[in-house]
Amino acid sequence: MSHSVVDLASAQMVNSDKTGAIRVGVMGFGGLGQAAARVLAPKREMLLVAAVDRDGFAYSPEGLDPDRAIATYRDRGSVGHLPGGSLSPTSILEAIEAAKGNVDGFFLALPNLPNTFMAEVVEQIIASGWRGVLVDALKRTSAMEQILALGDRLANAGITYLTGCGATPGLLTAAATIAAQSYAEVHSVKITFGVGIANWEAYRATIREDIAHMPGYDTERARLMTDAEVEALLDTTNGILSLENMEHADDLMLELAGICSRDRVTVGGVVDTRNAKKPLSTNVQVTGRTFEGKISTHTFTLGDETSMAANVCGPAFGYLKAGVSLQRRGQFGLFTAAEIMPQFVR
Ligand SMILES: NC(=O)c1ccc[n+]([C@@H]2O[C@H](COP(=O)([O-])OP(=O)(O)OC[C@H]3O[C@@H](n4cnc5c(N)ncnc54)[C@H](O)[C@@H]3O)[C@@H](O)[C@H]2O)c1
Repeated sequence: MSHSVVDLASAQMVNSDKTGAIRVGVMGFGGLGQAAARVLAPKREMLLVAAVDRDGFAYSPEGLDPDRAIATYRDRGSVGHLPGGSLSPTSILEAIEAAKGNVDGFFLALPNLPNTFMAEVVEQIIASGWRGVLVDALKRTSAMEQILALGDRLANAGITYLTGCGATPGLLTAAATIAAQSYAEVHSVKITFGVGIANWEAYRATIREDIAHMPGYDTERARLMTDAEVEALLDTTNGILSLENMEHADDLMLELAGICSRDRVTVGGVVDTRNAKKPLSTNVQVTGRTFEGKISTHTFTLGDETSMAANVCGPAFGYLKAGVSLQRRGQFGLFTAAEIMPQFVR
């Protein structure tokens, strides 16, 4: 039996000592980036050493204090004001330079507005010469297609990239992949999500990107909306966004994994921007035919108490850990969350 480098490293760790931990950075320090800092705080196997926002970045080899980073971002507008931080209009590029040899992997928690933004950032990272693991929580099929087109360049750059590693796509796509194993043929995958957040400003990009799926809207229109316009729109719906037939990369990921053609995958949901309680239980239903000719449906339902942040950041770091295992075995290039099993981060 072989042990991965990560397992050996963690076996040498003592409780609460993060020596040998995977050194992680978060790009984007909004709703998800801040939640990521809190998720990582009690982990022994991962240490948050870098955070990047629009106006600056912070790097600390000893690890960033989540409370201090969040308070600094809230009160002063950027983590660049932290000790070891730096303010810059090209924060991503500067953070990547500082990360060379110092950061093993980044969670990309950036807004994908415009719809080409993430792919442009990834191209910049490839050009920088940094090597390591990248994990995204991209949602749109057309956005993921741009990342897939970078696969060879990522491989040549020595980057291990895992795409679609949030909740959906991500956790639910992976669950659908496992559920499909009971069937000889998969007929449909139906993802329905419920999200409850107390106020939309905590997740500005998420909410703008959701609005972009509404009739009459697209990513460009949503990107250009002022906060007051978002607020006015939410006033007309009592804070609720009901979304159907969304362009979601779960379809592409399940097609690439050979599970079913993308037209058999549907994604929709309800987002309540004024109540932390989920308006409905997030679930994925996978219907298929068994080898005995029976038609059946497997359903995987998330607990209502789990927040969007828990269901995005948990998988993102589980996939980042899996990415580090791949990277240390010399496996570079692009993988989706439907083809790699996430590894639980202790
Ligand atoms: N797959 C999933 O299940 C899932 C679920 C929720 C959100 N998401 C995605 O996560 C992403 C982040 O969402 P959020 O609501 O946390 O965002 P947010 O608006 O709360 O935060 C965005 C952060 O990115 C930073 N940023 C913006 N432009 C930047 C730039 N040019 N350079 C550096 N930093 C920059 C901002 O300063 C901010 O800190 C969105 O794209 C959203 O769609 C995915």
